[in-house]
Amino acid sequence: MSQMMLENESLSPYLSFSRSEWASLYSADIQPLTEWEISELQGINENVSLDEVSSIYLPLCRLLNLHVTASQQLHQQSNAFLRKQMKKPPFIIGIAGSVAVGKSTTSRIIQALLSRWPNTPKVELVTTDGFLFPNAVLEQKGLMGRKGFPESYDLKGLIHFLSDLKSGKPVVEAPIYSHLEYDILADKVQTISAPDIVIVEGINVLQVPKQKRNKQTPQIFVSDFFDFSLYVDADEEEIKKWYVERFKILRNTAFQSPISYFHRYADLKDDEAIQFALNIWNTINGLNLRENILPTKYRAHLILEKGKNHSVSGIKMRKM
Ligand SMILES: Nc1ncnc2c1ncn2[C@@H]1O[C@H](COP(=O)(O)OP(=O)(O)O)[C@@H](O)[C@H]1O
Ligand SMILES: CC(C)(COP(=O)(O)O)[C@@H](O)C(=O)NCCC(=O)O
Repeated sequence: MSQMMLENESLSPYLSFSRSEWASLYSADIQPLTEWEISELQGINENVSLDEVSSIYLPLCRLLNLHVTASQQLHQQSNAFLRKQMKKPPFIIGIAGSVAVGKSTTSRIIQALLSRWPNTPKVELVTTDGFLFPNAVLEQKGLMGRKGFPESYDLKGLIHFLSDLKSGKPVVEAPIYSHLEYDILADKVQTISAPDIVIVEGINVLQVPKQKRNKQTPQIFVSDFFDFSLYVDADEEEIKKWYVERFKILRNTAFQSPISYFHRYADLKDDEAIQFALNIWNTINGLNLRENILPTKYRAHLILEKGKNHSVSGIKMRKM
């Protein structure tokens, strides 16, 4: 490593790892995947290679496990000092990034891997889609074309939910969003009881609301509840391709269902589907990425930098 690189790194708040440097952290103290785990991970997404899991996600989860273990030990020591028997609230991990960058796939891999450590068997996953306002409310507010933008979320509801979790409330409920119906499910909720870890995934998890003029009220941000946060990053041109690809897959699968909001687009020809998806990207998701999501990248503790085919090319970690 040159002197110049060393100096640059010492000035940056982040440590940078190339893919191979990160993969070399995978060592004997991380148990190898069992056959059962391999089949479970392939069930999450058949396109995720096992090399990607061992080189990137296993070392990442080992690092997360070190943080969880340290926070559990600190909790025990604080209890002893305060002469209290408080139950440890869950360790909360926030995962941010653009629509279609792979947040939900990343979260599900991390969920599966983290639950293999004996001190964190119960790992729950919540997506902030559940806190979008229902379509009826969005229509009333004229926000149907702004789904995913900050104003389309019930931020108070999300903060309330996180606050309940961190207060150690034993059972907490979150609303559920259906991508198929493109709406909040009116009669279903996700129930979470006594988790060790909760992963909160969504495009908005590192956002801070714009300060209202002349208002000095103290504000609580979603990220205040996170013990660790990740940002999944890639070039917009790549993400746009992944969005269009996913749209084409959904046209052949989910959109075929009569209950799908997009059922009317199930018979689009390839070039029509591409144009349609590109139009949604350009008018909604791409705009939202540039205006509201990308600016939150450097609030994360760790940035996963993806190159082609979702392969992680580098990692940045905030010095702690
Ligand atoms: N690590 C990965 N390897 C291969 N394909 C992936 C990976 N992560 C995501 N994908 C694919 O990229 C698309 C977007 O991923 P998804 O997790 O749904 O994104 P998000 O939750 O950010 O919208 C999906 O088609 C998914 O199958
Ligand atoms: C519900 C979402 C805002 C959230 O995205 P996600 O967290 O699933 O990446 C997004 O999937 C969405 O619906 N965007 C609006 C435009 C569109 O139909 O893609």
